[in-house]
Amino acid sequence: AGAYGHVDQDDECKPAKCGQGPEIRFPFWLKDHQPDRCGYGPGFALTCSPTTANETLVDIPFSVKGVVTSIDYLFRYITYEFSSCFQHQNNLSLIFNSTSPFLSFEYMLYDSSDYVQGGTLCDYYVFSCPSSLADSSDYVPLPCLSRPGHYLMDWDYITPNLLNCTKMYTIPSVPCICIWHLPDGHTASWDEPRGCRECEATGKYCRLNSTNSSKKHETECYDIHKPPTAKPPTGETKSKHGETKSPLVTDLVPPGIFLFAVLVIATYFAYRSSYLKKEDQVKVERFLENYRALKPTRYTYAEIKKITQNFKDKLGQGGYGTVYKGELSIDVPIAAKILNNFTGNGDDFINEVGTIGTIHHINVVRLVGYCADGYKKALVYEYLPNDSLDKFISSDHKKASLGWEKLQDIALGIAKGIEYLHQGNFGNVSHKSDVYSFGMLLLEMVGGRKKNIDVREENNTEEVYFPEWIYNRLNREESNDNEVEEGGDAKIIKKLTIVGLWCIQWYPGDRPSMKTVVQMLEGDEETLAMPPNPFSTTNQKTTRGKMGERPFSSMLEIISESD
Ligand SMILES: Nc1ncnc2c1ncn2[C@@H]1O[C@H](COP(=O)(O)OP(=O)(O)OP(=O)(O)O)[C@@H](O)[C@H]1O
Repeated sequence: AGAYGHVDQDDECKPAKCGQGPEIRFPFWLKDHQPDRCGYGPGFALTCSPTTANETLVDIPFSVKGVVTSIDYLFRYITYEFSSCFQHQNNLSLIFNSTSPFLSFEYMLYDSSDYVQGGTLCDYYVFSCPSSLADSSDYVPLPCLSRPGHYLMDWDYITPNLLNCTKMYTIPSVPCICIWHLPDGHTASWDEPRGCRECEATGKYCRLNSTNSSKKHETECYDIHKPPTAKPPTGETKSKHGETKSPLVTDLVPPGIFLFAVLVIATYFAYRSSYLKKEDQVKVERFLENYRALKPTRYTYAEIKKITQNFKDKLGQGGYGTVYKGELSIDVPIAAKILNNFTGNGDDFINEVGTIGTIHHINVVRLVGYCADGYKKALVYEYLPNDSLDKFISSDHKKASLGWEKLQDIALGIAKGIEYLHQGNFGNVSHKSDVYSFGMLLLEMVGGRKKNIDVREENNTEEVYFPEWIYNRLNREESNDNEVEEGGDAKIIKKLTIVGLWCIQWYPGDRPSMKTVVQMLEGDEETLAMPPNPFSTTNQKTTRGKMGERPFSSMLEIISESD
């Protein structure tokens, strides 16, 4: 009672609070005010501060108390601050011994999932560092735990700067997500016991199954408005002789019993309709949760680890970082790009979050979130399931499986996406370099990843630069590729090649705008003029003179030199 709210028999595990603190519900429980079946064992026990009952406290071994600042039931982590210092400063490994409540969460995680196969054990290191490092966001000092200059690091915090530090201790094989240190407190995560997610998804609560002592770690769903043992009426009653009677046979039933039966039936239908309403509500809540997840959200690094299941599923490697698959919730898969620590000064990150984060375009991947947690940065994108175009371009077999019509559609989609970005002038967009890159992409689509082509048999030259070779070939009005089929495909290939060659013109001013590129790709290949030699730095004026200021069909716009 008091600060914790009324607790009666049926509502014994009802969510509780200490003052304005975070909601306390399964797997956490309020020790001294709730039976232990309300939580998932002693490791999850919380208490309200004894004097004011305003603070939510968690027991940390060897510390006096941790003050809980938040509990995130969706991403399943708890953050807390220390109210006083650890007592055993010289034996750090004791933090991780088996009596730790947080480690007991993690044992559960390890029992019930395959994370352990994913190799999620980390070594933690404690370093003594020069005090000049103290201000660096790269290092997370251990509050209360260390003497000045002692830092706790996990394996991926090790940076060249640490060469100035002396290693004090190694705490081996700690589950990576077991304890996570953030500048503003400590975070521990847990994995829910099996079955609890389903309870919450249907608007119910979760608790330990107290009726089966052999399965004491099993959970059950319950509804605080309805004791789990109550059964809906069947619509029929039995007389003491055993024959079945309809409740409508009122003349044979005493009026009190009839009234009671009517009440039970009415209650049942009222309950059923409120239950169905609740289910609808849960559906709406889930939709809103997913919808919220589709707006760029800031995540902590611990959340990114959780979302990607500790970086279990690598999708690929790019110039700026490594990309992992993850899930925001059951229905929302994402791709998280963990940015390299040492590339860039932050401008690219700001540009990406500030621009792509506000963009909704069918041809531009959506940014659903980002992480800037100290120097750890990540970008969270919607997951694109159809594999990278790169893989299709580099394999003739895969390319053939797509077909040239599809490749043309893809090229047009990309061009429209870039054109959209150019028109809105989102952030720092380098128009002419983008056009050049797009042109190279088109030529790669035509010729595969090969930059050079072996043309020994043709003219005794060992290798020539592919774009140059294809330009010369096109210029001689030859067919552009031996493997190319006649007909529609040949036309598409010729179109992609001509547009590509226009885009890679030596002088940026000679390159078309993306708007023009889109028009060219949408138009007929026969209306396209042959581009000047992209590799000549001397033909700029002559070409322009020869072709006038309209390099393409008369329908297309003029590109000004200053563009
Ligand atoms: N949203 C996504 N959905 C699915 N897979 C993705 C997604 N984003 C990236 N990937 C995968 O990760 C790989 C690396 O992507 P990333 O964007 O980092 O590199 P990139 O395309 O080479 O470009 P850059 O490093 O220049 O930005 C891609 O090739 C792709 O396989």
